[in-house]
Amino acid sequence: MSNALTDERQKPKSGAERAPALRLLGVERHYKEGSGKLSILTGANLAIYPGEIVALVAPSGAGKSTVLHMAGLLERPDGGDVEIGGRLAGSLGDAERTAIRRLEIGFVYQFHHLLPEFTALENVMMPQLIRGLNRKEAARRAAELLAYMKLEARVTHRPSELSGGEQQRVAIARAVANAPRLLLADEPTGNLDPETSHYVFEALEALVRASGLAALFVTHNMELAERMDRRITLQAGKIVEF
Ligand SMILES: Nc1ncnc2c1ncn2[C@@H]1O[C@H](COP(=O)(O)OP(=O)(O)OP(=O)(O)O)[C@@H](O)[C@H]1O
Repeated sequence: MSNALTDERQKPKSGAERAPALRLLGVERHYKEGSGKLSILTGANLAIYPGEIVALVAPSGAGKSTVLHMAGLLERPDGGDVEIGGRLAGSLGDAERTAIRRLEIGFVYQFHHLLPEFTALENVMMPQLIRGLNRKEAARRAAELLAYMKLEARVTHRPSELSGGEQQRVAIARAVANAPRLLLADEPTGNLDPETSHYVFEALEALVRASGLAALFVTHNMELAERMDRRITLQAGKIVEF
């Protein structure tokens, strides 16, 4: 297994040591709607363990992105709390939340959001440089991750010179560049044809298994969801397994 994947912090643990990477604890989220309120999450509970991929499948508007925003500490819940790696985020200040988001959580979206002026290698180096790693070390780790994604022949390509599936694999490599404990993916294969989407998922799955990451993966693709460890959905603002 590649060194790029063996960060002490994310090694899978067993037995009593195995603590959830992410917990949602009675999370509530309400939006204003006219003079009333629209309740999207009404006490959502969830635990995802290291090395586990969980599919979130629910109809449009059910609150999937809201769950990811809460889990990713992008917004604060109106009730309940979010725990990342054993720390409750509710009592933390914005700076501490930003640090957790940057170092412990990776995000992948439907559109890759790669920086167009930079090569695949530089895109994967970027989060590491922002973290303060030196260029040489960042380049070494970026090259390892891209090789893991079977993109060793594409490291000097810019995003416009890559296929959709290749762009998403670079985006995944970038999302895990800082060895996060949690990967949040919002329809990362939603834009790809079925074959490419399976190929991208395979790369992601291998990465999760090898690194002990925990992944929450929003998808509309039931066939893909069937390949994940667990499937969850939203019913009346609560998370249920199916
Ligand atoms: N900032 C906001 N203000 C008001 N309403 C919002 C806000 N953000 C989301 N909503 C509403 O909350 C509901 C859930 O939104 P969310 O984006 O989480 O759904 P989703 O399940 O991800 O949908 P989709 O599959 O269409 O992306 C929607 O009805 C949406 O209109």
